[in-house]
Amino acid sequence: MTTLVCPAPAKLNLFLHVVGRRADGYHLLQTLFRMIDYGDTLHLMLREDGRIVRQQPLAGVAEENDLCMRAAQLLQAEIGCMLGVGIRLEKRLPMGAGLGGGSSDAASVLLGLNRLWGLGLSRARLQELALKLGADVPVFVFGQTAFAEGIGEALQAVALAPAWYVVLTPALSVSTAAIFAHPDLTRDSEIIRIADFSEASQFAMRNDLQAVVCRDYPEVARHLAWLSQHGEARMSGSGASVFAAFDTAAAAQRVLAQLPPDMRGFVAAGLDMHPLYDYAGDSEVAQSK
Ligand SMILES: C[C@@](CO)(OP(=O)(O)O)[C@H](O)COP(=O)(O)OP(=O)(O)OC[C@H]1O[C@@H](n2ccc(N)nc2=O)[C@H](O)[C@@H]1O
Ligand SMILES: Nc1ncnc2c1ncn2[C@@H]1O[C@H](COP(=O)(O)OP(=O)(O)O)[C@@H](O)[C@H]1O
Repeated sequence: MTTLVCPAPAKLNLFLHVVGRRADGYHLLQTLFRMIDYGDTLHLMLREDGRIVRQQPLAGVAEENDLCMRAAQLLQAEIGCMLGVGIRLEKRLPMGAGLGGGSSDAASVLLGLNRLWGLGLSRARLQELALKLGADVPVFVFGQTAFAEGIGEALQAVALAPAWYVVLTPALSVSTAAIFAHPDLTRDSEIIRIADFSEASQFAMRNDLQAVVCRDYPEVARHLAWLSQHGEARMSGSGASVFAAFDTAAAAQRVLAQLPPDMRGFVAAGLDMHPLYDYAGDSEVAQSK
């Protein structure tokens, strides 16, 4: 049996500014995405019968809402592919944590099936399909550290120095939709240029969703306060996770070692490239030239 083992890395939003709102209610963002070497793992088993099968339930997520299933079904319908897949998900990322777990799972299914089903779809085409699954899905197909605009789909690659992150994951789930709908949310941050942060210095990094999440979820504020004693701590996405960056793995591990027993977290390195980057068609074209 042909099986592909596909990592699905988490992401951090190193900053996140809300700069406007579209007519359909979606918010216009400016955010810096960085993947980290910590995440879920998918096992994709080729099926000749055309069926898409979930190998195990996912707590609290009905099959029709499971982003892995939706990604496989979308791809199969778009391509008219006669092959199927059995999907087993090793879930390591907490859900509703602002780490993009579901989005990354969906992107890894698109990338993995592009390879397993021999589709040869380009990265651009896969990113279009990804956006139908969620605002956060395209960046994982893009596969590099990215400055994102629009609702998260207009992506520009950015080179960052190596960094290790202490990520704390409060034991609660934050609804992204509820935070974006919050009446007190700041929605008119000044629009910045990529040079403002790539040239560094004065640019103040912040997450515009952080204040309302901290107000509604004191546990997030408590985790931020603890991590702020050790570094510049910020929330990722719509929370609940918070993180701080360090120059070495050892420095990050020293902080994690001091974590109070009622908090949980991990250390992860920033990734420059998605582990499945080569599964999108354009990189194969590039290599064959
Ligand atoms: C906030 C971010 C930052 O990276 O991450 P998470 O906290 O989810 O990880 C993302 O923008 C989340 O992306 P994603 O989780 O894919 O969102 P979607 O499923 O597309 O949308 C969920 C809901 O959030 C709202 N939403 C989402 C994205 C956006 N730019 N504006 C919005 O207003 C919409 O109400 C939408 O119905
Ligand atoms: N494979 C999946 N993994 C995680 N969440 C999923 C998945 N499929 C659907 N979901 C739904 O998406 C929601 C958001 O999940 P997730 O991506 O983990 O959080 P966030 O958007 O905060 O980063 C979950 O609460 C869950 O209902």
